[in-house]
Amino acid sequence: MIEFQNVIKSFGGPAVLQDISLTVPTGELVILIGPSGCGKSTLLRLVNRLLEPTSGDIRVGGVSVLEQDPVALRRRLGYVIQSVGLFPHLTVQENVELVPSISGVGRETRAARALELLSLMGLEPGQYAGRYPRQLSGGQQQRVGIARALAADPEYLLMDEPFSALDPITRARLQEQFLTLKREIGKTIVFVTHDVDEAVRLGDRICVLGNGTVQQYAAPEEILRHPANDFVASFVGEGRELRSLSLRPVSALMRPGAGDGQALGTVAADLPADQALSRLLGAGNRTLNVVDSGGAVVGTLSLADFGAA
Ligand SMILES: Nc1ncnc2c1ncn2[C@@H]1O[C@H](COP(=O)(O)OP(=O)(O)OP(=O)(O)O)[C@@H](O)[C@H]1O
Repeated sequence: MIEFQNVIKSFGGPAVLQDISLTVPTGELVILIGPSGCGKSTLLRLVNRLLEPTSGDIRVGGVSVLEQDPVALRRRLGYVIQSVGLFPHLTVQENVELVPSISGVGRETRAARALELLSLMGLEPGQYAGRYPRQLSGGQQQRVGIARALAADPEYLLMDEPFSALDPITRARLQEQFLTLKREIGKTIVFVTHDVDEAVRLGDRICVLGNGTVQQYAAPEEILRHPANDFVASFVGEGRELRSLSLRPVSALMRPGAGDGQALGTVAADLPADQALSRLLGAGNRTLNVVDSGGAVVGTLSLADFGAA
């Protein structure tokens, strides 16, 4: 668990962060999002003591970071940033093994772990382990950066816009891999982004920061469906109804009951509702029969059902 308690941070002028209190529960991925310059990265850097708060406290695992040795603290906190910072003269595998080798992990153990992490990140070790960073694409370098952070087996991960330099397709693929990985490793993660879609896709909870304070801290669906104020509503933007549908299964909107003999086709009950909507749009006043995982029809879905969403 990471707790921010009445955190104020000023760089000399007006406070960038004003009285931030926030708890990141163990095992969850919390997104920090907000307009450029609102203090997201600052908040993250207060956790690993790259910055110190002007007042207030940050507690990691119940202990104030200010009472912890910064080096020992940083060993518990993996840190992934946008510019990956791989060492150019070390191979991919050597980069991933770097921290474990400094902390005295045996050669075989750390090599096995490095190769496992590379596979997990979708980088076939036989092909990539011996390459140098300059022989990788930007997206591959990012993945090595994440593998390197995980190799040290930190209890927590701090991620500052780790995917933002990537093209949309690579980015979506990495997000998918990261979600799978997250389920497997179960770490506590604080993740900075300014991309609402990324926040909704990855976050267990989203903290919207603005004007130095927490504007809303809630699950993605809650933020999209019930923005706490105008600031949050305008920040999550016009696409929020659609984004909200991407978080809801067809079964949440369907009309339960028998199927329609004239139906346009069938749709799985657990499919995200926005995908069903795209099939219904342009199909006139038609319906889809909703089927469960065994293929049995459990209801129907038409455009009218979205009106009530
Ligand atoms: N070391 C520093 N010295 C002085 N001012 C700083 C320092 N670091 C950050 N700031 C200022 O604090 C504010 C918040 O910066 P921060 O990088 O945390 O914002 P951010 O929300 O992460 O922005 P972005 O989305 O653009 O990366 C900015 O106005 C920035 O100029």
